[in-house]
Amino acid sequence: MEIAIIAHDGKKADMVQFLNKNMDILHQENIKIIATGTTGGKAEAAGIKVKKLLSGPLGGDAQIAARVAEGKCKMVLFFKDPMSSHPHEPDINMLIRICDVHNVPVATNEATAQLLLNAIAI
Ligand SMILES: O=C(CO)COP(=O)(O)O
Repeated sequence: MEIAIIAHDGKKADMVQFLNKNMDILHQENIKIIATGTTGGKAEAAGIKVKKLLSGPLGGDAQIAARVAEGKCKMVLFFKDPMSSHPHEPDINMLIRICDVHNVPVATNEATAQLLLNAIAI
């Protein structure tokens, strides 16, 4: 199962903490992690094997949306920062819309991300 992780700059530290907390689930054999570029770098530094796509502002969110639309990515964990604005806001909204179009679970905050991961823990 391919899972995308994405975190805005203001939420990257929270994402790293979340990844560390959920290492057992994320290392399950059936799980593959993809990420936007900078988030992926942080995840790698935390010891997670991850396929890094472009950074968000350069099209990473759009790449993840494409994988959702193609049926490849089955879950999106997106730590959005509601307190800052982003030059690629249209891409962010597009990713969430594509998840809704294809009925793919998308968490936009940590509490929901935890519930989603708990649901796939073996
Ligand atoms: O901007 C992002 C999501 O919208 C995240 O991108 P990075 O992981 O490259 O910082």
